[in-house]
Amino acid sequence: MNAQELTTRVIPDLMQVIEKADVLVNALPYMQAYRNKTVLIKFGGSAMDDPALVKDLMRDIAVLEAMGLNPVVVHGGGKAISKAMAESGLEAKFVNGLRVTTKEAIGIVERTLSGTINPGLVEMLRDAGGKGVGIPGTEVFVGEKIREKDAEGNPVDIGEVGRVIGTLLPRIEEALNLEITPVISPLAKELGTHSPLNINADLAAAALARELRPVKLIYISDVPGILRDAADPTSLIQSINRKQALQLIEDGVVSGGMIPKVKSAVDALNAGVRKVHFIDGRLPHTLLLEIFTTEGIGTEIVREQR
Ligand SMILES: Nc1ncnc2c1ncn2[C@@H]1O[C@H](COP(=O)(O)OP(=O)(O)O)[C@@H](O)[C@H]1O
Ligand SMILES: CC(=O)N[C@@H](CCC(=O)OP(=O)(O)O)C(=O)O
Repeated sequence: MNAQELTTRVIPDLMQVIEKADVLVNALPYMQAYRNKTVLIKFGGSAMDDPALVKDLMRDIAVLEAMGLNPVVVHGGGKAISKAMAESGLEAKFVNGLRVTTKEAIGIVERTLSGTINPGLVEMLRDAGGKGVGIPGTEVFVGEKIREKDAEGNPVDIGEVGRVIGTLLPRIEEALNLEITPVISPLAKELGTHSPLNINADLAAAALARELRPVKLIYISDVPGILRDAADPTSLIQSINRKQALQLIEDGVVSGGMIPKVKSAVDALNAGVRKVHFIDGRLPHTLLLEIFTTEGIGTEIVREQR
């Protein structure tokens, strides 16, 4: 009896077990390439609807840790903020994709992001056997207020909303040295006043990418990737370069919440990050498929195309 017959006749389930081992072997080149490397993950609020999927995603981050990668998470929570505001009788308003954040609203924003979502994600990571530490963005990012203009070019006051002008790395570096995954909320401390500012999470992730220079910056959202037609999930764009990505904004193909992501991606690539990916948080094991398979999934934006 040869080995094949032995496995199929004597121990029929063994073939399936062997296939599982193959999966690990196929992942070997990626484990070797990414060992001790930083992977920056931006986890969008739009992908946080299903608690079971969020839990799975945090478990996959625990897998990355166990394989020797250094994940860093910046999370969003736009949907949860809008809900919390509505519960307090406040209407959610956006100007150019940024939430108008009054003095009354910034408290809700901070409580939702740093007080609820952030510790919730850290707890799920720890429950999965991972090691996570929550770091409020106010301890990482220094910001200044953004002055926005309306469609006619008139200045509009969007309140306590900022852009990142400085990044403090010590708490993140300390966590990474201890092989603990930093989980960071998108807020900043305003230069001078030290008041909290609301930062779009895509922009916060890009600001951190400029400093950390991860091997990959991965945006997890609720779409398969960048689509040629936002209403058609089969129109996925697999790979584009920086110029093509910006052209998609010019052409109106990329709109709404995808605009800050694509702009941030290009910023991060300009700063030296090699690849930025857009993947679907609704897909089980989305992160592992992206990092450990040759095909990857979703859309990648690269500096130059091969
Ligand atoms: N070309 C495009 N491809 C994919 N999604 C797009 C595109 N243009 C606009 N979008 C929108 O961008 C949204 C993702 O942005 P957003 O809702 O801000 O997510 P997140 O909470 O993950 O930051 C998608 O749900 C989709 O409606
Ligand atoms: C200024 C601004 O718009 N801040 C965002 C911060 C959260 C965020 O960006 O969450 P997502 O990644 O889920 O969109 C907001 O208040 O919604």
